[in-house]
Amino acid sequence: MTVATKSPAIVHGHTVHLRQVSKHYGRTAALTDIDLHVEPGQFLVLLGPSGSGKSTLIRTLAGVEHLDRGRLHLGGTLMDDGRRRLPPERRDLAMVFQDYALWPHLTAAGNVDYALRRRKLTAAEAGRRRAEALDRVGLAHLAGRYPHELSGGEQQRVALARAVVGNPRLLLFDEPLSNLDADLRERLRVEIATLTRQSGATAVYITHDQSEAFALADVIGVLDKGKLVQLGPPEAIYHDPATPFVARFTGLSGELSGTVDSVDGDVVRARVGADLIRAKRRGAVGPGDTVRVLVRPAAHFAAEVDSAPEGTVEGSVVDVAYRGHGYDHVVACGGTTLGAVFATHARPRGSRVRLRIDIEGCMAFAG
Ligand SMILES: Nc1ncnc2c1ncn2[C@@H]1O[C@H](COP(=O)(O)OP(=O)(O)OP(=O)(O)O)[C@@H](O)[C@H]1O
Repeated sequence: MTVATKSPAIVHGHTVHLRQVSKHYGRTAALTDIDLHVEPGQFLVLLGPSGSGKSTLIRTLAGVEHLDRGRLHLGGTLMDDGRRRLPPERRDLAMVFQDYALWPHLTAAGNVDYALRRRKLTAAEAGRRRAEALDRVGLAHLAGRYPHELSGGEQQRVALARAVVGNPRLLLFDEPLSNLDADLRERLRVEIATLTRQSGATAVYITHDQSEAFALADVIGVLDKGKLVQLGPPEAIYHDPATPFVARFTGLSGELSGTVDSVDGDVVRARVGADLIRAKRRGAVGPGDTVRVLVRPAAHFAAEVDSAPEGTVEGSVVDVAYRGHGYDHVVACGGTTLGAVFATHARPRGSRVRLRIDIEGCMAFAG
């Protein structure tokens, strides 16, 4: 799979190319037949649930895991074909870890210097680069502190400075924000995006958090049980998920069971209880077939309650949550519930309502 998207101004990143890559641990297939192509300077986010193979894939790129089968090229150079492989230090990459992985006996400055040890720089040049890297992550004033004297967010900034100081062609991120609280996570996410794009490196970032993936990525690769099930820009993953798994993993309000009334090109009219809604057709379905209608958070309250216009379903409010800018409702309808029904005014629990479901956020899969 390959996707073309926007690139940063100065690109010096590796092309990342995997062809039919597989990896087993004993009898567990961690990766199966992965085909993947990332252009220089692109930011790829690998998204998938626990155990889907994200870490194995990123560790394979880093060179700390080896392929069983297939070929991995970085920057056009063969790194691993299951027999021959280049060690991590010859791949021109740097990695940022969930647990920061700083040397405890080195200061922030010492940790950053460590990444330059093989670069044969003069002391003055190394010092200049270190100061610039620490400055870029806003830590110039804490250069002399040891990791245990820094907060989690500050430690991750040191790790970030250490990763970019050598100007590598590939930056690998292994869930770097998951140990931080929500507010800091958001700030550091923006810093990672900015720093990475300024550096011109190609980036591969793993997460199981879909909102983080959508916020960061030029391209998202969705992994399910060791297989790459979809690769594309965030907008395509959201609006045109290849499978129900991708749709479920990237944010649904809920799922309705229906029966196909009619099909017109890519539009399905499905009967849900006594109501008729319209959904985008996904796969081969025809009149009379049972469908699962997967609904993005695209439902809102209709003015009508007593009439039943097409595109609406009847329901009753089971929960209301205040979100600051308005209210998220959970609504029982069609024998199930739809969550994240947003309105600026709260509807009381138990009230009878009618939801209008936007076809853009509504996908009918067979089954
Ligand atoms: N060293 C290992 N030995 C045996 N099995 C392993 C090893 N590492 C990973 N696995 C298995 O390979 C599969 C993929 O694991 P991997 O760690 O790549 O998934 P992941 O998507 O990164 O999960 P998580 O989000 O929990 O880190 C899982 O079934 C896992 O149990």
